[in-house]
This record gives sequence, structure tokens and C-alpha cells, in this order.
Amino acid sequence: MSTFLVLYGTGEGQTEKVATRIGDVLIDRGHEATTVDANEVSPNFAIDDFDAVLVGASIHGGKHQPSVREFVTATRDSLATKPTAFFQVSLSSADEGGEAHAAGYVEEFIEATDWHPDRIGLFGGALRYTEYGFLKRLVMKQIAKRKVTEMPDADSAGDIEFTDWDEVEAFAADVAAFAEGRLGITPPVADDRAGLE
Ligand SMILES: Cc1cc2nc3c(=O)[nH]c(=O)nc-3n(C[C@H](O)[C@H](O)[C@H](O)COP(=O)(O)O)c2cc1C
Repeated sequence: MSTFLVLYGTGEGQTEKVATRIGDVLIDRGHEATTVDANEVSPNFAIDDFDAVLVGASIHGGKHQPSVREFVTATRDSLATKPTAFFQVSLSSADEGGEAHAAGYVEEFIEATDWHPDRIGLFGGALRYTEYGFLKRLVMKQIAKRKVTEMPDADSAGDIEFTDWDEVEAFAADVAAFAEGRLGITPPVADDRAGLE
């Protein structure tokens, strides 16, 4: 068993939802996963308590959450000694033709923080109209109309989710396998299965 930190920044909760799903995959695999909002990190938070770290952020107005950027900059030296991954949630990743934008945000983040994660995941986000004020709702509806080619159905509240959960789970499993390899451990669940055979 290894200990994973999943630290995230979120505006309307979609990145938190993605971080939680990643944590669930790691736990199902037999690891320990701690999911933390970057805004709620205490000053004595010890990143060295964790064997591996995943950091996630969403994009608002072309930028990631400053709290995530600050965390990564402050812990960069420690991150460099562990298996790490970065995941990003944005509307660009939901849009056919938006890949270059999504990749550009990551590139800018890596350049600014000088952190080089081992794995990167890019996920489509959500339009949480129920969380927006009047003006933001209007602007986001217009942006979505212009930018998004294929619009999934809205839920009963009117929100629209683009996140591909199979992709999120595959990413989490890939990061776990990579970390297990680097840490030189056998996946705990696979161990149990071997014992049963
Ligand atoms: C005010 C606002 C600005 C946004 N700006 C961008 C943007 O510049 N590029 C982009 O790809 N997505 C943008 N998005 C889409 C968000 O990244 C998407 O809604 C995501 O699900 C937000 O995740 P969160 O709830 O974890 O913050 C924006 C969303 C909002 C509400």
C-alpha cells in the first residue's frame, strides 16, 4: 500500500468531483488516498507524508487557481523526488479543436512553476449554470454556444457535464501503475487476488 495525495483547486466543484473519483480509484486499488482542497492546506501540511502526489486545477479566464500554483511552487523540490501527476479540467478539453488551448494552459503552468509531472491528464469540465450569477450565466451560455461543437444533455437542474469518467478512471489507474513501478511495490489489490488464486 502507498499513500497518495490528491490536491486540487476548484471554482464550481467539477475538479473536486474529478479529484474524488481519482481518489476512489486509488482506494479501490488498495492504496490510501487523501483528497485536499488547495485553499484549505494548513501551513504545517507535510507533503513528505505522501509517497506520490497528484495535483489538479481548473481553468477560469485562461488561468489555474492561484492556490494550486502557489502550492506547487512552494513544494516543487519535494515533488521532484516523488511520482507525480497533473490533471486539468477545462471547457477547452470538451471542445473539438480546443486541444491546443488546453495543452497551452498546461505548458504555461509548467513553465511558471518549473514542475515537471510524470503524467498529465486533460479532462472536459462542466457548465454549472446553477452556480453562476446572472451575468456569468449569460456569458458562459454565449461562450458555450460559440465554442462547444457537441453539447451533452443538461441534467434536471440545467447543468451540463462534459467530463468523460472512463478517461478519468483510466488516468488514475495509469498514474497508480506508474507510481507502483517507481516505488517498487506490487499493487495491494493484485496481491490479494494472487493470494486467492
Ligand atoms: C468564469 C469562467 C471562466 C472560464 N474560463 C475558461 C477558459 O478560459 N478556458 C477554458 O477552457 N475553460 C474555461 N472555463 C470552463 C471551466 O474550466 C469549466 O467550467 C470547469 O468545469 C470548471 O471546473 P471547476 O468547477 O472545478 O472550477 C471557465 C468557466 C467559468 C465559469
